[in-house]
Amino acid sequence: MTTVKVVISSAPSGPCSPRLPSVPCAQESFVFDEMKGTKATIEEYDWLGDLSYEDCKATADWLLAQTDMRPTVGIVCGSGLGGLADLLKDQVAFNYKDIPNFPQSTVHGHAGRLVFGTMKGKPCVCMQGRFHLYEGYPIQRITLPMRIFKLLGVQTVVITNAAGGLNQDFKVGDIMIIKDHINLPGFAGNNPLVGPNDERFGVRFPCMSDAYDRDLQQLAMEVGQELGYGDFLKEGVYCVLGGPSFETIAECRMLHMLGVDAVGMSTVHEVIVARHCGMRVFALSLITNLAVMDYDSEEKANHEEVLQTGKQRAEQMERLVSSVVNRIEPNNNYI
Ligand SMILES: O=P(O)(O)O[C@@H]1C[C@H](O)[C@@H](CO)O1
Ligand code: HPA
Repeated sequence: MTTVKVVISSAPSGPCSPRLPSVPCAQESFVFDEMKGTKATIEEYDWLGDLSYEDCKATADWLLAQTDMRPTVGIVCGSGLGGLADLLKDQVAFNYKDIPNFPQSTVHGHAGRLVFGTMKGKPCVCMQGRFHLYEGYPIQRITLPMRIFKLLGVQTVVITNAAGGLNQDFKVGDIMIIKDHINLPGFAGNNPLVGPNDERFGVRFPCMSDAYDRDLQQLAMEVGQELGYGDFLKEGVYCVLGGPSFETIAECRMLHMLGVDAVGMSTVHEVIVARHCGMRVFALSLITNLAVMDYDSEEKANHEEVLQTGKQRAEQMERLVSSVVNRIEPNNNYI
């Protein structure tokens, strides 16, 4: 386990490090490992956001030593959707601050607990709170939990988020099954797999045309119809932006022209890392607000509305997720 503190020299100017986005520009940035008492230049710094395969394994082994639960499904709760974790029976929960190598949740609506338990009899592990680029962590660190999931034995990841609707047919409260994504930060090289590749996790150039499991999408559609969610269950393309500022009107119009149905600040990086290490992915966006596309509109996106919509649709989201989980089979089929 390593604890890393970034120390900046007093000299200003020089280029910002693309790998440590929270660090202001400085000439002689270096990274100090408090546990080892060593220091490295940014160039020498481990591209995994300081975490090697062995570090990830140590975290997974630490967790496995605290519980008999062996999860095959991993769940990520989006903003205001933390109630999903409360569905788990026979819970064993850890605060992120107590888990070696884990970042801390800093966003309202993200509790910061890793909860093990069963959902409809299936062993699950649930992130009650996720990490976002805008919190200032290196992109490799915000996606670390996906690698921990893999090393815990998870085969299928169910990811949820809150998102702004761009599709003109969408309403607040719609649930969108994600069929594809656009990794806009990735266009500028901000991808969680940037850096040396460790083949023990996955290949150098992972395919993303099958990122979202089609069988699970179909299953969710079927389950949604059975639950009577036909009127508000949609499917579409999710685009991630860095946040934390919400989009301008011009940005929303551009994304709409690009074929984006919903915009948010998460999920895509987790999906890339989960697929890299061979887990199946199913993802849902709750449309918590409609993107503002019109200069005459008085609407303003805000986090309170996001959390409020999450509360209003929590029950349906929880029923949809638990019904899908109930029908996931370990052999990558479903019943
Ligand atoms: O964690 P998610 O993607 O659900 O959270 C969204 C994006 C921002 O973190 C926040 C904005 O209200 O909600
Ligand atoms: N934009 C970006 N992220 C979001 C939004 C939005 O409108 N709503 C919830 N998360």
